[in-house]
Amino acid sequence: MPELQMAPDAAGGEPTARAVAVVPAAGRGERLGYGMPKALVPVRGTALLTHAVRGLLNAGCVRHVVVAAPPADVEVVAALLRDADLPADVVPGGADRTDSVRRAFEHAVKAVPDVRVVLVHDAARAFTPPSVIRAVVAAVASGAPAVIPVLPMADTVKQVDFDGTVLATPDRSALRVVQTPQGFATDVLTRAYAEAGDSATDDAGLVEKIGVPVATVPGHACAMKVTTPFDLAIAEAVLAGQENS
Ligand SMILES: Nc1ccn([C@@H]2O[C@H](COP(=O)(O)OP(=O)(O)OP(=O)(O)O)[C@@H](O)[C@H]2O)c(=O)n1
Ligand SMILES: C[C@](O)(CO)[C@H](O)COP(=O)(O)O
Repeated sequence: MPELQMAPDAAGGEPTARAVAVVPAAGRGERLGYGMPKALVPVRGTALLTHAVRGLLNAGCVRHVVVAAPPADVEVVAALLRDADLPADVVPGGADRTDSVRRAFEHAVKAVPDVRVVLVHDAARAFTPPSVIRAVVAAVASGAPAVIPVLPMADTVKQVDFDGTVLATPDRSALRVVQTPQGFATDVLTRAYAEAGDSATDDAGLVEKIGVPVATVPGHACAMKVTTPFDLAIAEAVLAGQENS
């Protein structure tokens, strides 16, 4: 299937290019403290990862999904997705998020050699609205080398030193909170992972290091990352609201 083949937009709007999605899901979820890998933690009875992969495939602009799973749980994760009728390749993740993305991305370019748009999407951001996923894919398909969804800062932010003493108050109007999916032209992400030579807390960080501009699109509150027990409670409530509406 040639990349950038057009698919009808699920909302009935403009056709959307179809991307390959890499889903880092190999984290331990230590801050959540649920006693199992975070990707397997249920939200209203369904694993976080299942919600995330379903959301990607239902967005209408993703043609293939590769999941990086906790190495000890590759079979469990593959069975979970199979049982949910969600087609995805599952590979063992790495020691940190960057390593997990690298492994899944390497698999993706072998599995879909003509891929031109790659999304990297945290399993932990399982409730990202389809409109955000489509906006990122559309921006990359239109020629942006790298695109990330962002939100403005709601709080004042301080820079502090090692003992917590305030050093400065950055101008928050120039700051953004960063979400996923992050979208990339395949050649750009390939070069970033080959040349940036480091870990980063997000994939756009590696692209910045090789000097490629990163564009932004509006993110969404529902694309929150489930990190703590409080976030899990919020996710349960948001999903309950969606199911009852
Ligand atoms: N070695 C790792 C670490 C993280 N991730 C993934 O990267 C995303 C963002 O990470 P985060 O939410 O911080 O998850 P954890 O690393 O599991 O969290 P914690 O630091 O609390 O253990 C998650 O979908 C997580 O599964 C990954 O694939 N491989
Ligand atoms: C990629 C990310 O979700 C963007 O906000 C985030 O950086 C991942 O967070 P982590 O806690 O560093 O894994």
